[in-house]
Amino acid sequence: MSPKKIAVLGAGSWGTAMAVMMARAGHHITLWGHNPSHIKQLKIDNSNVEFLPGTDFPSTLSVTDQLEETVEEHDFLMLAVPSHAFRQTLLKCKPQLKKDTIVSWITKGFETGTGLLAHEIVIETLGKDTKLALISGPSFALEVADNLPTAVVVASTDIEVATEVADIIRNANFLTFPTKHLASAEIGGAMKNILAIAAGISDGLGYGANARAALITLGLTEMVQLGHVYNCSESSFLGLAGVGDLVLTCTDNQSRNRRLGLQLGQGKKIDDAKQTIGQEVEGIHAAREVHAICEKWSLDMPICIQTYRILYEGLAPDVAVRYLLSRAQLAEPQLD
Ligand SMILES: NC(=O)C1=CN([C@@H]2O[C@H](COP(=O)(O)OP(=O)(O)OC[C@H]3O[C@@H](n4cnc5c(N)ncnc54)[C@H](O)[C@@H]3O)[C@@H](O)[C@H]2O)C=CC1
Ligand SMILES: O=C(CO)COP(=O)(O)O
Repeated sequence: MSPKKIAVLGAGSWGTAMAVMMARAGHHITLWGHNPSHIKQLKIDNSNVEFLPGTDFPSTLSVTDQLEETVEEHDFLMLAVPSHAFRQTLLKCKPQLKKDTIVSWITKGFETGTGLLAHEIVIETLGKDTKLALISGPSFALEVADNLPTAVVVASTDIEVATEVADIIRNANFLTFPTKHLASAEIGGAMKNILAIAAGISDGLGYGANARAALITLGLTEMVQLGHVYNCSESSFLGLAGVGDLVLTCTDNQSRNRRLGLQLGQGKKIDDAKQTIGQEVEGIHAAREVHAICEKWSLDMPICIQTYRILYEGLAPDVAVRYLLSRAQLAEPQLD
């Protein structure tokens, strides 16, 4: 694949790791961040010392805080901002956007307040003919920055766009699989954040590996259940962006969502736990949106709802777990 010019919009740990990975593969990457002092620091260090220690920026990577000219100069954008900044970033890009620009994103979450999926926001703000694609799957930023093997899906309702994006960003250590199951990949990436908080809570309370495996399995049935609202098939959750990312974040302490849950399970207050992590914890927002979707569609998703109640209603984690255990006596939830 010949080198491309790609703009990564969002200079947090994930946008920076993807930018470094693609620049190493020979692409010309511009990494935009909204915070001028952070961008200045990245330029001085030539790396992100705080969250990606030991990762130097290749010469094919430049950093900037100038959004307008970045969008103007690129026909391949990759949004890496948190979900709460997704729509406003698209709106800021819109005036400079060219007709055939690829709008891809690596954000995982529902829109705060509306519960919309990211592709719905792209279509609402930029129009239905936008060339759009999501990149998602089990992919911790630090491991990608460390050049460790990683496999993700590239999802678009237009499989030609998914294939084009997958071909551009694939390299020996970063495998990409095109798929047309866009909504499932978005739901999987957003839901696993809530379920990783739940798994962390269970581990923080001192419950063992058996309980964790049960939470992952029953959490998957909740993912599938939410998918029914969007007409997603059960099998579309059995890939990298669904069960793959769910297993990763529920089991490894690199996950910020899992780490938040661990601290809650150990009795820490939510604000203190958030402060210790110091980065985005998308599951906190996603829990609120999923709770609202469950109310709207009368869905019975006990793990997500109990997690919501711990996060927003002050429910004690052990009380939530006892409730889940009492429900589990009823019948094992099934995928169909
Ligand atoms: N870190 C990881 O391993 C992975 C993260 N993700 C997803 O990537 C997204 C970004 O997460 P991270 O980079 O990890 O978070 P982070 O906490 O490392 O960085 C977030 C960045 O967003 C910036 N930001 C905040 N508000 C903004 C705004 N209004 N406009 C532009 N930038 C803004 C912050 O300044 C910060 O640099 C999330 O949706 C996350 O779920 C997905 C896969 C892996
Ligand atoms: O999405 C991720 C890995 O695929 C990162 O998970 P956390 O946001 O929980 O750290």
